[in-house]
This record gives sequence, C-alpha cells and structure tokens, in this order.
Amino acid sequence: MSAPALAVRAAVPERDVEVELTVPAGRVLALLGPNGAGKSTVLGLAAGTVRPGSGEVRVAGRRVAGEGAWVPPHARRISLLAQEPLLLPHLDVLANVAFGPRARGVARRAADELARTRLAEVGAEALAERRVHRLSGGQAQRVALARALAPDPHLLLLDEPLSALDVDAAAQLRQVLRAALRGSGRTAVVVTHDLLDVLALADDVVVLEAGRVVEQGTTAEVLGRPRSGFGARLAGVNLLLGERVAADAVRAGDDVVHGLASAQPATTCRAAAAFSPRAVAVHRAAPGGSPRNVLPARVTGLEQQGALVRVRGETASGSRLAADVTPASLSALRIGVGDDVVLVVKAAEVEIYDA
Ligand SMILES: Nc1ncnc2c1ncn2[C@@H]1O[C@H](COP(=O)(O)OP(=O)(O)OP(=O)(O)O)[C@@H](O)[C@H]1O
Repeated sequence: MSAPALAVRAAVPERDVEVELTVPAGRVLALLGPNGAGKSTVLGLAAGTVRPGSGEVRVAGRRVAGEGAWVPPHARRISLLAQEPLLLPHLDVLANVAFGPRARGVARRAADELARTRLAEVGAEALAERRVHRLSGGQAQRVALARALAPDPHLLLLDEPLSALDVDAAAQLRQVLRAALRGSGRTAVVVTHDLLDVLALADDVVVLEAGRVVEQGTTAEVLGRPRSGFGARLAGVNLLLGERVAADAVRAGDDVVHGLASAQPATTCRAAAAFSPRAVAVHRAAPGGSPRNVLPARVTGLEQQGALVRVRGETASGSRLAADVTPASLSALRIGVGDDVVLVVKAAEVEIYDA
C-alpha cells in the first residue's frame, strides 16, 4: 500500500490544537467544524505555514515537519486554492497556469501545453490569452484551480473555495471541482461550511471541535450516523449523545430516549440517539397512548424551514432539539419563544447506535 498523501499527528499548543488524521492518496477529505475549531490550523500544518509544537506531518510518506525535520512550503508539492483566486496580475491566464510547472523546470512549450490541458479541464480554455483583471470572480477561480492542479501536486488544499462566489457561480464551480477531484486519483482536503460541497466533493469527513477531532468516517457514515453536534447539524438530525441504559435506550442527563437499536450494541456505553426534526411533534402537555418518547422542553427559537416552521427547544438537562411543524399546527398551539412545551417522538423513528 502506498503512503497516505497526508498524515498529521501533531499539536500546536499556542492554539490548543491537537489532531491526528490521515488522507489516503486519491481521496477527498472534507474538514468541518465550527469557527475556531482548528480547520485553518490543520491546513497550515500541511502547507507549512504553521509549525507543530510536537508531533509530525508527512506528505506522501515524507516527513515535512517534526523533530529535526522541516520542509518549506514551496518544496512540499502542495497546492492551495483559497477563497480569493491568488493569480499573478501582470501575467495572462495561460502564463499564470504555466507558472508552477515552469518553476519546477518544465520547458516553456511543454508547460504551456500542460496549462492548456488544465484550462480545458476546468472549462476555461477560451480564457487562455485573457488578462487576469478582466476575469469574473467565477472565471478567476476556475483559472486558480487550473493553476493549482498544473504542478501535479501530492495534495490540493481547498480553503472555502466557493464562499466568495455568488450562488450560480458557486454551483458551476462545484461541478467543475467535482469533475476534477472525484475518482480522478487526485487527493484533496476541502474546508467548507456547506453541505452541498460535502455531498459533491468529499469521500471522507473529519469534524473538528475545539482543536480536536471529534468525528471521522466516510461521508455516508457521518451523514447517516453522526456522532458529534456539528455532524448532526450538518446531517439535519436531532442527536442525543449519552450513555446506553438499555439495548434500545440512551440517556443524556435526565433525558431518556428509546429507539431502534443497531443489531449488536458494542461494549462501550457511549451511544447516540438520532431522529429527524420532522418526526418530532410539539404538544402543550404530554399525550397518552403508544410507546413514545416525551421530552419536556422550553422553546428557544422559531424559524422558517421551507414550508414548515422549525421549533427549537432545550430540555432542563440541556439537550437541544428541533421539531419541524406546519404553520397551521403551530398557530393552533399558540406557542412562542420562552414557552414550555412537550416534544414527542415515536421510538420507531429513533435510531440508536454506538458513539
Ligand atoms: N495566527 C494565530 N495565532 C494564534 N492563534 C491563532 C491564530 N490563528 C488562529 N488561532 C487560534 O487557533 C484556534 C484554531 O483556529 P483556526 O483558525 O484554525 O480555526 P478554524 O476552524 O479555521 O476557524 P474558522 O472557521 O473561523 O476559519 C482558535 O482558537 C484561534 O483563535
């Protein structure tokens, strides 16, 4: 087996970041997490703009940072596509894309040819002779992608690459990125806050919170069975993380939720209960009847969610939950922020799994 394209096992104490993660060659990893979680720091460790206080960083098997080792950024064969396209303003598009290969010693004609191939790959062939200042935001970012791909890097780092673009340009570039990355053999780490980027681009997901990896897995695993608050928000589900108190029940504080357990509970007692906000009904008082989970909560917010209204609530134990209800039912209930309600969800709608 070949070495991973990126292996980080490092701490940056002054930022309280301590992470261990690997990116196998040929895969795309989405690096997610709230503001200040450490995403940029991990990119910096890979790129060589941040030095680890301890531990090491390897790129394609080579130690690029760590005790007694330091490879400067330009010698790591890593390309960065940032929020803003970092193009050289005095060169035309073709020369911008040919710049990296030229710097690695490729002859002029071959570098130009390679640049045209990369421009064609991102749908920007027709822009080859254009001056950089005459490009739109979306065009410039395409050219920046071609430029990042041209030196054939071990690893491509994408730092919120679509966030400076309007919705249409972002959607187009997302497809271009998808074509350039998925199944291409290229390896990338993409920092994003956008679920659409994760779905379109990522094979794997790592979630960081407060400088630590709190969750990792394939995109399907993390979205299907999130094990962190951030992962649950991304997946759009309610998540109670706590201890397993029965094969089919999880307790978080005083909140106990029953559900359908995965076949074989592990010996660990950390477990998660996940359910959709659409499966949650909102009542003024606990209803009688069939096996249900009943969670008293205080309403903390109301917001429109498509054709429904999302009712946000918090239980006395601090579990934050959401219920999506129709405007008509909400109006009949006459509830507002600060009111006490009862959130009800059938056990059959709850999935219980190890966390
Ligand atoms: N240049 C710096 N010097 C010192 N501390 C920093 C520096 N940059 C970031 N930090 C701190 O390091 C921690 C991780 O920040 P980082 O920028 O890596 O998070 P992030 O997940 O990229 O956040 P965001 O989504 O806001 O960009 C935070 O506590 C932050 O305040």
